[in-house]
Amino acid sequence: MKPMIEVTDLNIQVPGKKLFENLNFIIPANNLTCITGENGVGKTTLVKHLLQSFKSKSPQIKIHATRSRTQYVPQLRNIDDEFPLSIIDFVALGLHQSNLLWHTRSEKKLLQDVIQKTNLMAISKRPLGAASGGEKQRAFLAQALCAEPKLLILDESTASLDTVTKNELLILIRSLLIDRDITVLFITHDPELIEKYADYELHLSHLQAQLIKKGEREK
Ligand SMILES: Nc1ncnc2c1ncn2[C@@H]1O[C@H](COP(=O)(O)OP(=O)(O)OP(=O)(O)O)[C@@H](O)[C@H]1O
Repeated sequence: MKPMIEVTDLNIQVPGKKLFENLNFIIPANNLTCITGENGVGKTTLVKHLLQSFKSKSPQIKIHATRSRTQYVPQLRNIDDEFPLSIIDFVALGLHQSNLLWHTRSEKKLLQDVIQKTNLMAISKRPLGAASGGEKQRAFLAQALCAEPKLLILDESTASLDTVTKNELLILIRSLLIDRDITVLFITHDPELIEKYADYELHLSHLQAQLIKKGEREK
């Protein structure tokens, strides 16, 4: 099993309480792992520690991807309905910053590929503020994909979506594992999605984490 993340003897505390003690786990590369656990157990805090480790160089956390190839998609973003940005311009913000004021031919191609893959072609010129919840989630995902991530972390990205839309999003995310050799970490409370789409579940409980292998999936 090729690891994407290796956590060794990690302790995490927030003011006034200890969340995790001596965490030891591996997140396998090129798989979809759901992070689960009760409200307040520390799922988001753990993910924040993983992201901060690029800066802090914590010896307890080893991530086999660079910071720029690690993308975090938060659950909620306050985007004003009147915000004057089209979906395609919002997605393009995810492209790596070059020194040029314009997009290169390869960047334009990547942007078009991502817009197509996330099924945003028909609505790419619309204002982001006017998009539905499912369309916005696809736009957030598309923006993250523009950075060509090796590790994609999704924080409850399906929480506000209906059954059909959340299944569509997960089918799309699973197809990325194959096409783009991506490892996905997905914080969720949704047992149906875990059952249908996860390769592994990292279950968090008081002070502890346990990696559980789920059913074999087609890759
Ligand atoms: N900076 C902080 N100061 C104090 N307490 C904090 C801080 N950050 C997180 N906490 C607390 O740590 C606990 C874990 O929070 P976290 O958001 O990681 O949980 P979670 O598992 O992601 O929850 P949920 O499922 O509700 O999103 C909570 O009790 C939270 O209030």
